[in-house]
Amino acid sequence: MDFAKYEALGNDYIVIDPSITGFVPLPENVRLACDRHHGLGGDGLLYGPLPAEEGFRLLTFNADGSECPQSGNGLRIFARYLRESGHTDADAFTLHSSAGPATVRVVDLDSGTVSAALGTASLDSRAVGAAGPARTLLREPLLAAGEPWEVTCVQLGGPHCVIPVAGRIADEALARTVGAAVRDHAMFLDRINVELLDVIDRETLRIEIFERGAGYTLASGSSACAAAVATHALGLTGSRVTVRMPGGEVEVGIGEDGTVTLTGVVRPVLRGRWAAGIGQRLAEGALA
Ligand SMILES: N[C@@H](CCC[C@H](N)C(=O)O)C(=O)O
Repeated sequence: MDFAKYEALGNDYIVIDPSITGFVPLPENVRLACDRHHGLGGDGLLYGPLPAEEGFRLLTFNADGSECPQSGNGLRIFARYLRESGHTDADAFTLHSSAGPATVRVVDLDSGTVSAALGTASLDSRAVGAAGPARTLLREPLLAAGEPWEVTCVQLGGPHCVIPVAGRIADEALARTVGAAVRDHAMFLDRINVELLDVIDRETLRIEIFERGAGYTLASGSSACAAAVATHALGLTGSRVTVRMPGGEVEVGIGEDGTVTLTGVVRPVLRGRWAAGIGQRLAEGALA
């Protein structure tokens, strides 16, 4: 086997396991693997397990080849892969990503329900990577795509910009237009993931997502968590919410210690081998 592919509500990831296959995780190789016409296709790529003092370590990449600190869906997908590939038989263990350690729990392998504790969130502009004076990014005015918005920004495994769109239809077209403008906005020094938000009630949110590094996606775990943190900070929701996304829904809980936990289903799609040519290309390239 050269690769495995999994999806979480349509947010799909390629899993490359260096213990069984050659692959040099260069940006151009990640882009080729994730290309939906010339490669396997995916919103991102998970590379691991890598050596760790305890638990397992992985690298997480977006489809454009950029490395991201942490993916909520990626962590849960990788946890299921590790169980199904025999790397572990534990129900709960630690995954180390660039954002730090996260405890994952295989709640029910048959249904594919896996949870991940993503750590604590910050609304501090310095944590989010927003230009300007240090401040809490709650209802921050932002002009993008020719319109004024009030955004709430969250750092949770990566930067997120949550935009309530009450009174408008938050659909794919709006997500692609506003998402691209906000993702690349000059205020955000390392780009940003964008969530258009509908608050259904105190226990239910709906979001449309435009990810940095992947564009429009059907689901995003960290985006769902960021939206839940933002609405909790705005006093619109409690500490447990259901987040509906085009690909399906997840549960998000915010603990008394601020730990944000994501729970939902992840599913295997396929395991396969690269054709000789592309396989050789992906295994080449000297890491800098
Ligand atoms: N889809 C992921 C988010 C991936 C990372 C994001 N694109 C970033 O660059 O921060 C998720 O499920 O969290």
